[in-house]
Amino acid sequence: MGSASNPLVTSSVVDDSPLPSNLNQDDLKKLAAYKAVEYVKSGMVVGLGTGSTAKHAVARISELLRQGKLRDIIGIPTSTTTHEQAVSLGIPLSDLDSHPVVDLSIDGADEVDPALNLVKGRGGSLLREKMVEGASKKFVVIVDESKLVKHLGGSGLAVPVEVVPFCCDFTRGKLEELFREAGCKAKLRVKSGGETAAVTDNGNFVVDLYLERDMGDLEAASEAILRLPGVVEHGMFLGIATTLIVAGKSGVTVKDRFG
Ligand SMILES: O=C[C@H](O)[C@H](O)[C@H](O)COP(=O)(O)O
Repeated sequence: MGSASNPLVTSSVVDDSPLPSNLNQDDLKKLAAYKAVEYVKSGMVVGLGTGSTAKHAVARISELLRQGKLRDIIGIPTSTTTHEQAVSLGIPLSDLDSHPVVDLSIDGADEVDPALNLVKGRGGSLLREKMVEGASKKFVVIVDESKLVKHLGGSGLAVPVEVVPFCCDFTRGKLEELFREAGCKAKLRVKSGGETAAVTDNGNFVVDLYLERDMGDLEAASEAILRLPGVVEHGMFLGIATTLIVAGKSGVTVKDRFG
């Protein structure tokens, strides 16, 4: 069955029996994560995502390893936080230098559009995530239904851009200028409760782009951002996700992207 919104995406309802109404958002995240871990097979190199959804997948992989239902998994963490979680759970780890091809990655997202383009990085881990997930043969995105948007930036929350600390206000201004027609406000991310800049795992800062309107051609927007000196990477993941698992009150849905 083809998706009404995008011919490259097929949709299949895995389990459309209504879920208990008392499930909260974290329960839905866990459902999506557990479904994704069914794709993990013994012997795989697995990209381990970051965030409140991905952490359920990491925990589930460790549980299956302990039970002997999975063997010989090598995890590639996408952040220091996930590295610490995986170490604490005893998952063997490596990196892209030693394992440049990843069989499967599982990660959450902040926004997902109908073509399975994503916004990621509201937790600050976009660069390592894009490196690991871009090197993956299969990238399964796991979300609860609140993350689905008609167009990227459409949730009204930020599209993050990782920038070098040097003259970050200059880069912030250039980013705002780039998307002026989309009503962009670019803000340097600060630590919660503080006034100092939030620092990524790579020692960089993050500029959050808040857009009032659709930014238009995503590939063109991506290229324009990456052309700015001072920008390291942005949180739009275009054409990288191969599979989307969405958990909602009405069930769990899997979508695959072809092409
Ligand atoms: O930097 C953070 C990552 O991109 C997360 O995967 C993303 O923010 C989604 O996180 P959560 O599952 O906590 O909503």
